[in-house]
Amino acid sequence: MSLEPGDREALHRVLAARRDVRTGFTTEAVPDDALRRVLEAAHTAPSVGFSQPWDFLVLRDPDLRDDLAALAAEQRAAFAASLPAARARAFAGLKIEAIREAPLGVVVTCDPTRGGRHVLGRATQPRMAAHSVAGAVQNLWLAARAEGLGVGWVSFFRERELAALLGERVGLPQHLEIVAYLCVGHVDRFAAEPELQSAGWARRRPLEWAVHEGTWGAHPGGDALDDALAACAGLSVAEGEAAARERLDRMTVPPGALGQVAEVGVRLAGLAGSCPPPVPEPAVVAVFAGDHGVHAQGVTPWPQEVTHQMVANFLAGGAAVNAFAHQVGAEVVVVDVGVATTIDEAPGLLPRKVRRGTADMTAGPAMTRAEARAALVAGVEVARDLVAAGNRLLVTGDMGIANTTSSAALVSAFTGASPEAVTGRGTGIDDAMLAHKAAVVRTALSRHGLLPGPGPSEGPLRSTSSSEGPLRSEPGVAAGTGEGRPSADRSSEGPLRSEPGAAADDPLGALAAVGGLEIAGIAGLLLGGAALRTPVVVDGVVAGAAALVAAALAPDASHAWLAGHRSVEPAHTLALTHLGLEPLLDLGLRVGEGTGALLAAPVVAAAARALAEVATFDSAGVAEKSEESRP
Ligand SMILES: O=C(O)c1ccc[n+]([C@@H]2O[C@H](COP(=O)([O-])O)[C@@H](O)[C@H]2O)c1
Ligand SMILES: Cc1cc2nc[nH]c2cc1C
Repeated sequence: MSLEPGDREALHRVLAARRDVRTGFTTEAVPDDALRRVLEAAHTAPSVGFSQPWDFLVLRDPDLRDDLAALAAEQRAAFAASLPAARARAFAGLKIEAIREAPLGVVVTCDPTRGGRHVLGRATQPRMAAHSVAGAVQNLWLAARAEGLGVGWVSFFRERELAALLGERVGLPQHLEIVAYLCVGHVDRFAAEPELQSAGWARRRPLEWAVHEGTWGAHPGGDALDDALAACAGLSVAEGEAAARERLDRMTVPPGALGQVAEVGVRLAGLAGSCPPPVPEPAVVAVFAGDHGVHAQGVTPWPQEVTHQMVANFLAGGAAVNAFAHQVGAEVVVVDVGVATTIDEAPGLLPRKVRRGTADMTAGPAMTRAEARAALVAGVEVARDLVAAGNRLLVTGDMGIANTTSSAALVSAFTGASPEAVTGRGTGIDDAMLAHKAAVVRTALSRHGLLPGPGPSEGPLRSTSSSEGPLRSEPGVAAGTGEGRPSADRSSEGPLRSEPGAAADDPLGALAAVGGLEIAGIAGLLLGGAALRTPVVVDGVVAGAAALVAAALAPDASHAWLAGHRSVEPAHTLALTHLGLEPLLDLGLRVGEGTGALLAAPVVAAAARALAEVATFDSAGVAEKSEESRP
């Protein structure tokens, strides 16, 4: 069969016009010949070993469809109950099935036993049978679109519950798997874009994110970090900020009375590129977790296993971060970038382990440059995925026993503050351990040529301008293999440099030398959020250290960041000052996990809402301050 000129364009038109339809079904009957063509299209799908494991059960009986809709409603309610507040509000407005409205239901089943033992390909990959049926569903969907018929695939069923009901009512054999329940019928219109996109529930990911050229993570135009850094360079916020300031001047509040909330609004409008900015909901806190080799130096009273145990607590919903997220209506995800032990899969866990904990930074670099980069990439990718999933506010969180030591070292290296000034009590340590911890920070910084001093050293500067450039990815070095060039190589190139902020010209080197995997992940999240013009609320000292790294890599990215709170760790204040970020809250917190930043999320949302909802003097008919009294 030869194809005609124009077939390619026609095919692509149908592909682009296909929609998952949940609304707008009409009562018009589906003609038999059209239904036959649609099912024929499904039946021509490719299948494993040519086993054609599908069957199509066409359901028209309204009573049966009523009962099916009731089953789906139960699942809808269960899902709604599982959602954080902002998501639940959005979900309440979504139509998720049209079982009653569409004139036809088509149940597409898979017979995993069809053809006996020797079905080619299925013997090794049993799931191929169901995958083949999914291909048939797609054919059906496209052919239906070409007929002007809408199709909605309903998955709000527990499969065995649906199978039992259909077994009882219409004799569905119980050895079959149910791959799809499809609502089929004429519709009054096909939406221009996916309904979930117009509803703001989720966004389409760019193709470039999904295509890997030769090596995993190598996308056309670079990896996720290259892409984020390019997007952050010259991030322009002037237009939106100016619009917000202009609006603030006219809002019915005394001039300046909104204080820092106004500044948050300006920042949100700057990022959005217009005023009012969208209300930054839903929010998600990404808790990056990693272990620290410097734990061996006795810098914290807690055993390292607490990192793993607290991750389990986050996933079970029992930690402070969960309570605060619940209160503010945010989702919690945990990103394992570097926990020393294996974490069992669980809903909400993003397994992105780069290595099992860092090495002791007093003995050598905490990790290789390649590993630090891999953790940054993981953070950027987490930001991308969370934004594509519909989140409009990212919140940083961290978990890692001993990570206040690593954070202190980074803050010293980036700000030039002394080890003694940056070292704090972390989870709560006595004076003796505090003095020891500062000495450990000093030793580590000194070892890596990052110790700030009174001024530039007399000797030749440490070479940082190697030909590979500070951020070049290292082809052939797979993430997590630990084969990258240790940053410590560089400190042996010449006398240690001891000027303030010695890390600034090689942020990746400093991150690798004295940082942490979760700190790198958070830095990636900060860059990824900025690249997508999505605000990120920065938590405590660990996030502050990550922000210093990220700002050194891409200074303009900081337009996207809001400091949620001021932690009691002294390094946090030093980091915020260096970054020019003003904390929204100051509650004496030193938990980490994202707790302080979460508490600030409602302030951030309120700032956007104020710009949208507070009337202007002219619109509300409120008299402005008299001219004479103006300064
Ligand atoms: O966020 C902060 O400012 C903060 C301040 C003190 C402690 N923490 C948390 O405590 C852990 C590290 O403390 P430490 O004493 O073991 O270095 C780690 O899991 C952090 O999330 C966090
Ligand atoms: C020790 C400890 C450290 C933490 N870091 C963040 N949350 C934490 C909770 C506990 C209990």
